[in-house]
Amino acid sequence: MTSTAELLQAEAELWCHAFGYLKSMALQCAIKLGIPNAIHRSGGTASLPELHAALPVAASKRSCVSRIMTFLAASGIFSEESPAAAADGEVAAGVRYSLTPASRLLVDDDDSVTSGSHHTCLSQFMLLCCSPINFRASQSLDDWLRVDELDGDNHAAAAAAETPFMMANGASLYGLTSRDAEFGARFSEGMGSDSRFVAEILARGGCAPVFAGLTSLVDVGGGDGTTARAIARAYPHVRCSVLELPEVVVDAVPADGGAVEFVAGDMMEYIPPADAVLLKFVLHNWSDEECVRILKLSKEAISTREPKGKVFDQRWRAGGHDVTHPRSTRDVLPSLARQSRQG
Ligand SMILES: C[S@@+](CC[C@H](N)C(=O)[O-])C[C@H]1O[C@@H](n2cnc3c(N)ncnc32)[C@H](O)[C@@H]1O
Repeated sequence: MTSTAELLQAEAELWCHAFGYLKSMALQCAIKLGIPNAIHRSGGTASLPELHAALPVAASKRSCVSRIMTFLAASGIFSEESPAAAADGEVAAGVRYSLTPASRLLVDDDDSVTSGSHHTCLSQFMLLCCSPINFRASQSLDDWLRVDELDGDNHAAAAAAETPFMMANGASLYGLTSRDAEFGARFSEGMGSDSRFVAEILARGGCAPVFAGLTSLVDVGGGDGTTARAIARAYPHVRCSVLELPEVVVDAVPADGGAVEFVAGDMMEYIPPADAVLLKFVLHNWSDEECVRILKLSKEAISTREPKGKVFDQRWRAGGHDVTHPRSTRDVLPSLARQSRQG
């Protein structure tokens, strides 16, 4: 018979899963209320009264702030210190909340630039990840699995529900970005902040071996060119171009006198030749067959440049690595970081 301890442990695990979404929601709440900025402005650590004074929280709900802060501290977003021992069930009078390495990435105050502690703020990207369109899509998973696309009578419904995202939101991700200007702007801003962050990491010396020997690179689905521009700046010997959908290229204004070339096209049809192909945040949007097609075209793009041609693929999918032997930038960066620390 299953022991009582095992049953209670199993129940606790279910609770953790059932309420797991609250971590995302608390993070979203912290960003929207501006808690990381408020703590930063208090010198990196803030008391509850300081937070009450700084945050746009109704006076009648101030007592709830400590609960959210305790939850966020338990999740590693902030740290919590209670110098004075608290009576049972009460929050210690002297409790202070500090930024952690994670929440420092959510600060977007300009003065962090002058203080030298500046990093790209990832708040917009995190808000995009936590947005209702993504939650709606994940809540459609079971319904989506029930719709049979081979069912002839149900063809229209199946087409409208090609992915859980389409079923929940009535359009594909890129359909939504072009149909809904406000969402399109939020999407660009969110992706741009992630690209600026990755650009900072790429510009660090430890990444130089990745770009050694390359003379050209095409960033496939490279958005507004933030990553390609950062690579061009940090590694001027690499000529960078961006392959993007025509509607994205129209809006991509070269802010740097054209250090990066934009190519309007469809990555499912053609990828321009280059020494290296960068696929950042691209393959996870597509089916296995489509990924194989993109990787085959990537291989063709670098084929004239062998043996130095490289495909950098930032993705989390399993399998598919047999086509071009791509290496994930997420794999490459930590190993480079290790190398640079060691020597
Ligand atoms: C998730 S975003 C990633 C953007 C950028 N690589 C980044 O990491 O910020 C995927 C990009 O692929 C582009 N895209 C989608 N379909 C495409 C296609 N068929 N050909 C070229 N680009 C495409 C989108 O416009 C979008 O900018």
